Amino acid sequence: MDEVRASSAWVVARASHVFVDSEGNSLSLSCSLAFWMLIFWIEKVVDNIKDSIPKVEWDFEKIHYFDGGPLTVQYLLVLDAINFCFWPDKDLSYDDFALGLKYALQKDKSALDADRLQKFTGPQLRELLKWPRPLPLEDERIRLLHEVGRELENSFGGKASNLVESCGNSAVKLVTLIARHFPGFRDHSVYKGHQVFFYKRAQIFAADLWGAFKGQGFGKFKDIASITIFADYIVPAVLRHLGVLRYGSSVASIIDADNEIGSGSEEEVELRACSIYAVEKMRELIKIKTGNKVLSVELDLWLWSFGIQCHSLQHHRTLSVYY
Ligand SMILES: Nc1nc2c(c(CN[C@H]3C=C[C@H](O)[C@@H]3O)cn2[C@@H]2O[C@H](COP(=O)(O)O)[C@@H](O)[C@H]2O)c(=O)[nH]1
Repeated sequence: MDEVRASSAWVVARASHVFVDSEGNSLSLSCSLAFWMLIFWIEKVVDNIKDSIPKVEWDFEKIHYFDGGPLTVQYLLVLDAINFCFWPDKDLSYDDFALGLKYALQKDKSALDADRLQKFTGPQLRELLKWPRPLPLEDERIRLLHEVGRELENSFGGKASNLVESCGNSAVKLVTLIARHFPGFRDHSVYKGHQVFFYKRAQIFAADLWGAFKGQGFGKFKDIASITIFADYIVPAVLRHLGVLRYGSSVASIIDADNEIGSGSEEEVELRACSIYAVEKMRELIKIKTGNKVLSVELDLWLWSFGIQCHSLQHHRTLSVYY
């Protein structure tokens, strides 16, 4: 995850569309007014709730499958393999996928077996999710399900739990292994000739395990603090709302008009990289000012849960298989 942090900081230092500080002074290590105001606000919250930021429960929505065993691991890997780009259908959200896969498993424990994953078709996935029309990027979702099924079968005896067990309780190793085995999880971009890493779905899988299993068993990671936030389309909008991120006029007008931002464009990479950088800074400042060690995973869930409940927030729209 060092690569995610370092390459995000590299982008922030060269950004011209999205800024982490209120003056748009690119990478200013002395934090801006907006940033300190945010920290002040966080500190106020922290004071109010006995030295910790609001803890948002994993699965606060009560939508995920959980049985305490290996099938939950399979469920989360499959869910995170297709955890991207819901916005093109205004009625569709992440919840539909989490619930649809959960009901499928409750009905048939073998619904997400590796051999079944490899045979999925678009109409079957729709049927499983009880979704009445084609899904956004449906062909890509099917291709990625096939890829997960095939590689699980070839390298992990068909079981996502074997993959997790081979990581020696290291989230970093898990993300590395996932990126190595499943090309669909290799979430990166090239920005001004420089490779930038995000690994959003691979990291969220580690975080989901940690959250679902409450840091025990399949969710026990000695290095969960290494994970960054998951650069999606909700968290940047929340950071903008809080005043942590400021958008230049061209990005602001594209987003405010609900127009698309191209995948891999400078604007898109800056939105994601600045979000990661900003939250890492928040973590550092919380630690310096309060002594509290907050995980990016915790900050992410807090920001994300705020974002999905705040329907007026406008987020950026990029057709992507990564988030
Ligand atoms: N940063 C971040 N992004 C997240 C999640 C999650 C779900 N995490 C689950 C784990 C525990 C919780 O209880 C959650 O249920 C989804 N997303 C992203 O949001 C977008 C979907 O938005 P909408 O179209 O409104 O459904 C899409 O890019 C999706 O990839 C998260 O946690 N963090």
